[in-house]
Amino acid sequence: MVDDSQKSSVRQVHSDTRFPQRKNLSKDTSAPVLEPTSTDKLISGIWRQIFSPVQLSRFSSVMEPSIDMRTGVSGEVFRAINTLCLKYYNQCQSSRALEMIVQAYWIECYEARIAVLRLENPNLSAMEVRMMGLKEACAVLNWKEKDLRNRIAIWRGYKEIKDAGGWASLIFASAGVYRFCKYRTGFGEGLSTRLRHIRSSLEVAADTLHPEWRDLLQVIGQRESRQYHGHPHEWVTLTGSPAVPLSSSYEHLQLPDGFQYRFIDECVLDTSAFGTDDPRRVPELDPDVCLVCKENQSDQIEKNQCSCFPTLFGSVPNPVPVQLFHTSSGKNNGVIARSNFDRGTAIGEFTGLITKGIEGVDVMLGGTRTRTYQIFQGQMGNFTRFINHSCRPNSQFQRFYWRGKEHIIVVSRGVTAGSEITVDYSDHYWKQLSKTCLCGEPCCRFRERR
Ligand SMILES: C[S@@+](CC[C@H](N)C(=O)[O-])C[C@H]1O[C@@H](n2cnc3c(N)ncnc32)[C@H](O)[C@@H]1O
Repeated sequence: MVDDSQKSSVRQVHSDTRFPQRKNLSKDTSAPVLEPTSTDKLISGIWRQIFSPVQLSRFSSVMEPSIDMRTGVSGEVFRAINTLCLKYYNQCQSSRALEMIVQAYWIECYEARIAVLRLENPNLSAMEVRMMGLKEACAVLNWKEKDLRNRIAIWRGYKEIKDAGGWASLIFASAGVYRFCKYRTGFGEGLSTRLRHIRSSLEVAADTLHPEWRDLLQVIGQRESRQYHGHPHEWVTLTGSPAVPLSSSYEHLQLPDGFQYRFIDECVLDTSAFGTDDPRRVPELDPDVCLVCKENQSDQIEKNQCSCFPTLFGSVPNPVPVQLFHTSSGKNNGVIARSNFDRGTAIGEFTGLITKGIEGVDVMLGGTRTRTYQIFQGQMGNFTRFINHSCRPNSQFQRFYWRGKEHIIVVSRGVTAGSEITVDYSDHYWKQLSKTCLCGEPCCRFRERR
């Protein structure tokens, strides 16, 4: 509960007791939402796969050094890429990525081979040269020319996706990418612009969550080194340009030691303030029973029956599909959702140092009237530290009791992929802040400040 008797200099953020109601599908009478386009589905599939625990198996053998198209594609080199293509055609899911890499690269080799054949056969028409190239390929692939031409149309799609969104966009595209490229309904300027915009953000997520993904490119002899190291949120993503280190986005503050931040998944208890007695523990609560659903709570996944917030409590944790991004509205950094969060679902826990007695800086106030504590995110915490305020927020802070302990979590009120995650910091917080609100909402309460 929030204790208003706290010193007024504390910029405290409040949490709510009411959970946003989850949507009751049968009773939902709200206006119909636009159906996602095939491009939306392709992009959401890429993000879903990147934030999933998918294991990209290490690739042990590398491409024959003889398949190098940089010096022009001779008949021998072209035969080699065709053999490789055959090897990876229709493999199992873990090799799907390899198959698509080889096929997108095949298109590049094919175009380069056509260029060579054109030079060698100046008397042949463009069409005849293409037929010659197709014949060469079919001799190795043992396919009919018509079948190869149909497949080329799909492989061209893979190459277009790769050219705009980078290899990560193709490698993490889910099974739907085949149909997407086969029917080509989503291709056009819109697709490449959208992929170009998220290219570096995809690479931040892929490099930090699947550090070995670039090894797959060895199948076509490319050795790419990882660009983004460390924690996924140590990078601030930008639309259409490379992400920048988090610390560099606070250089304007001219902090003596620069911006230092430790990412933690769980709160850390300040033992100098509380000893080993965690103030979040509520002795009156039964640690085995959920206050909300009355079901059994257990840290042993097979025994747990509480599914109030399964992404946070009582299940295997997965990376949260959010990234830090540079806002264009002057708020510096913010948090962007990379997937939809349905109303009533948890986005993350507000983690930081559990302490007391901090003044003059942002803190989250927790506890009961008789025993309060603060969660301080000044030196450590998680992405919730970067969530901005909006007077019309799409999320809110909530208290939730897990195993007899209070946790402050961020719960969605309905967040769509690609939008900024926002909460209402409360009137009390803004009273202490001599800034103007930049949320841009017509209902903004703190636009004009005295
Ligand atoms: C918890 S931080 C949020 C992350 C912050 N934008 C950053 O880059 O580190 C809170 C601070 O962000 C800024 N902020 C958040 N929401 C804002 C808003 N709607 N308008 C103006 N500034 C905002 C204020 O400076 C506020 O004190």
